[in-house]
Amino acid sequence: MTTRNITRFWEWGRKIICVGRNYADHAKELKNAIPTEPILFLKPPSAYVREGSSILVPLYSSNLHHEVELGVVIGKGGTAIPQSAAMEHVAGYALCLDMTARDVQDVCKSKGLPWTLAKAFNTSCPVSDFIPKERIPDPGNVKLWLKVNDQLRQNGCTSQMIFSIPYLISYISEFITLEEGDLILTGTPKGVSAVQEHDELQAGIEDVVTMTFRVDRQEQ
Ligand SMILES: CC(=O)CC(=O)C(=O)O
Ligand SMILES: [Mg+2]
Repeated sequence: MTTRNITRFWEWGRKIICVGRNYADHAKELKNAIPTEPILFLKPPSAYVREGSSILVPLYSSNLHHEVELGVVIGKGGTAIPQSAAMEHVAGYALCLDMTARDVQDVCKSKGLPWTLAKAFNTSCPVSDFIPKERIPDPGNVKLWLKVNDQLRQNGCTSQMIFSIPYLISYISEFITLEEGDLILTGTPKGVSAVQEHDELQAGIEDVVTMTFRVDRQEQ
């Protein structure tokens, strides 16, 4: 596959690897410790949702949160990629939401169970159009924002990330081989909050992309 047809990466059925607590201000707002190494979890490709379709609140959750994040789209696979070569493996970026059933996550955390049902349900990964690498020359200094019904809730910058994109690519690829079309969600800044059925979420990367999603409840 070439980078010419990577633009619809969400159709490839590749892995979505998510980084948790990569912003100290978000770790603090949820009263979590600041990590000393990346915290990883996965979403399946069935989590993808594109503009024009709704984010669905799972039937088992009454506290669905938004988390706006910069996504990194892998263009060249690899294992144990050194940090110095990491950016050569990037095809581009996407604006992403890591939708999280916070009530379910809290229960999982208290019982020491995996976060799968909190993080990996259908429509838990809304994504923007593919953003070619050239449009974001410095991914370590990108402003992200999110509004719910026109009210600003999240406003952060990737310069606040604890672990940089090259570090994350190198770290992840030590354990999980990266493949062309994989997506890495790099964590969320502070300001996460609950969304309700009929809410409208707007998010953006300053000067690069915006996207809009409506929230609906999953049908019984
Ligand atoms: C506490 C979390 O849900 C971690 C996470 O996903 C993040 O972006 O931080
Ligand atoms: Mg997240």
